[in-house]
Amino acid sequence: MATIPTDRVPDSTLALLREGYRYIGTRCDRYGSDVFQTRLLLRRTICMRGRPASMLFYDTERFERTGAMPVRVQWTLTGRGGVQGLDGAAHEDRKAMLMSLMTPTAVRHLGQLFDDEWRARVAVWEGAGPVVLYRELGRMLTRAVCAWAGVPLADAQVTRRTADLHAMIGSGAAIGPVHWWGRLARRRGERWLAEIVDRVRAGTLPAPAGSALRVIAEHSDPRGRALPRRIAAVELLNLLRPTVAVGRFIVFAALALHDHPAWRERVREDADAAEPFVHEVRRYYPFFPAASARVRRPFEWHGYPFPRGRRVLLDLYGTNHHPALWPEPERFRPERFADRRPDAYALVPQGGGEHTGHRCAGEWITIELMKRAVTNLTSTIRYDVPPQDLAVDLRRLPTLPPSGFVVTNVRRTA
Ligand code: HEM
Repeated sequence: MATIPTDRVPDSTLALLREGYRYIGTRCDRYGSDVFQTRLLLRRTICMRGRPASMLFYDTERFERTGAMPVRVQWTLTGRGGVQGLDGAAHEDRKAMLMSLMTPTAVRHLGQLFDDEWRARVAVWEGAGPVVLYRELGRMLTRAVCAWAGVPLADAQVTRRTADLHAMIGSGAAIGPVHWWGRLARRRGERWLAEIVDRVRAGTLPAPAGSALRVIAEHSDPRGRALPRRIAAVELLNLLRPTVAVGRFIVFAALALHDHPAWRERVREDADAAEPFVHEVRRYYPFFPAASARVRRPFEWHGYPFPRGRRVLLDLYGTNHHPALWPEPERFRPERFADRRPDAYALVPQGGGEHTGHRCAGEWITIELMKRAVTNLTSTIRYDVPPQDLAVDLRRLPTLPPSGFVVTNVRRTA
């Protein structure tokens, strides 16, 4: 049996935090291999990238998710007991519950709510001073997704809830106060939503039929048991938090429109151009660096041993930038998606494979919101982009232009 190329350092966690999105890719290039082994957070970990690796990673006979997610990520980003850490029949049931909320009508409804928020804010931006797009998007998406999910949200709560949802997203890989703030935000968020679930179950809060709140509050597992209130809250947060996170991709879309004015024109003139543009934004710009799983039962792949229980990371960013999959991977070229549907194992910003597996439940929502944002940015307003720090630092996890994308002199055009 061959030996997997191995990083000869006691632990690479600091290197990962220092190098960020390029950590796995740099080593794959160094070893001339799309698989290598290292130690992260003191655990032996196999890292891999590319399409064959992505197909392997989403084989549920070989990998499981129980115990795969680092604890610090569970305490902030994902929560404990949610769909991300389930396997087999338990995952199938929970995922089916979430996917039942993703009908084309429901996805469009959230898009319309986001458009309504956009229209309301444009009226405020006109004639106002500089607008920080990322900050505005956070509030707009929080309001839209709460309305969509049936979760009551008073105006006075919007700032606090948005800040908490942002904190959960930004604190998994952070150390020190930022991380602890994320943990607190998660605890507050779970408490808030668990109380709302209690009220729905007690019949004191009406939840619209078919809404996420109603579906999750009333869900029973295959053995007929309701979800514990905290788990119901975790699953509601699994919808609210990542919808707000789409604001990051929208900021990247605004950056891409700014850096590629020819595409701004193309998207404005041709409604069909928004989709390839959005796919390229999701491919090109960094969001989640990797997905993690554990080997379920031992097997051999390309002559390499994968022992039971070994943690495995799939490099999402590195797969989206793999030269064997993407000609000129470091160039932003939406044309690459103009006449083909994205390959489920090659374009993996939101995981790969089928949506019945662990692939992101909210991919269609993400695409819908991004398309609407791109249309709004090109067709409903004009604006200036003053000098600011728009650098995308690939060492920061998760990253974003430091300015949050500031626009000035916003004028309504439609
Ligand atoms: C900013 C856009 C988003 C990105 C970059 C993103 C990325 C991801 C990634 C990388 C995964 C893990 C895949 C894996 O473990 O193999 C995931 C899972 C998930 N995402 Fe998203 N996501 C986004 C938006 C959304 C939205 C809008 C929702 C819901 C409204 C959502 C809900 C979920 C859920 C529930 C899971 C867990 C699925 C499972 O374990 O079966 N995500 N997402």
